[in-house]
Amino acid sequence: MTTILKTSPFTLAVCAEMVFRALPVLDRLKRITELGFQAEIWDWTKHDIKAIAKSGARFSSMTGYVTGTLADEEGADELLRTARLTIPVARELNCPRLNLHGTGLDGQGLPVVKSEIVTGAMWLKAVDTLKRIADLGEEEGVTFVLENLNAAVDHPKTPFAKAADTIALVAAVNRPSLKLNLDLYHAQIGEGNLIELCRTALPHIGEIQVADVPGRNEPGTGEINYPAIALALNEMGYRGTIGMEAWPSGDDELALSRFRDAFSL
Ligand SMILES: O=C(O)C(=O)CO
Repeated sequence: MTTILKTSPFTLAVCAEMVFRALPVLDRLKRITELGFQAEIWDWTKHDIKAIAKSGARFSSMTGYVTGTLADEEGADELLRTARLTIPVARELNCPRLNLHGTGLDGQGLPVVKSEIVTGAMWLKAVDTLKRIADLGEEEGVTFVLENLNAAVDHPKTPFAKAADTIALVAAVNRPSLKLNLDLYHAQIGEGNLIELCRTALPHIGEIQVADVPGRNEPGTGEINYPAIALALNEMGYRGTIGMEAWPSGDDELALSRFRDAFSL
């Protein structure tokens, strides 16, 4: 009998805040690394950075500490301030991407600015703020990635939440130090039509994140046909990172192996 081994053309990463949660973070990172994945971490102030820098884990992105908002002056200053504080930490962890949201999120993941109406002035200010962020990224050699969210389930009343909004903002800035974090879980809830969305977003993608809908569990547990998306991304020539930002539906190792299977060809 011939066994055909499937491999992934993508770099696979796993959010270390959502898997192996019974373990201390250093043990989680060890297991994620042993299984061959890179890791995403959230707010770095909650971690012992010196210890995790020595853990042997390879990091894909960091999310959560860079807060502030895009569309007003005070929020933009806060965004730049928190980004500047995060850059040395990213360097220590050799982490290439810092995640941003279209509006700041508070500790509960809810938007700091709640607005269902995004005015023309807000768009212009957001582009201006993102240009300042792109300047900083260029000076410091890091890439900022702007993530789409969904305003229907997880982040109500979030301005610039849709993937279409984040694509428009990143395209308007048009700099290599500002890319998209295209989150397909959020996009499925907000917009759907995922393969076409990947095609439109392709020139701007810095990273893709995945989970299934409903439930935000691992690929293969819901309505999204991730193997079809993996094939389409491969055909489009995407070779970047796919990060699983999902809660395991049961056993953690099984969740990671389902994720790897979905993105292996
Ligand atoms: O807050 C969320 O829902 C995220 O996807 C963060 O990356």
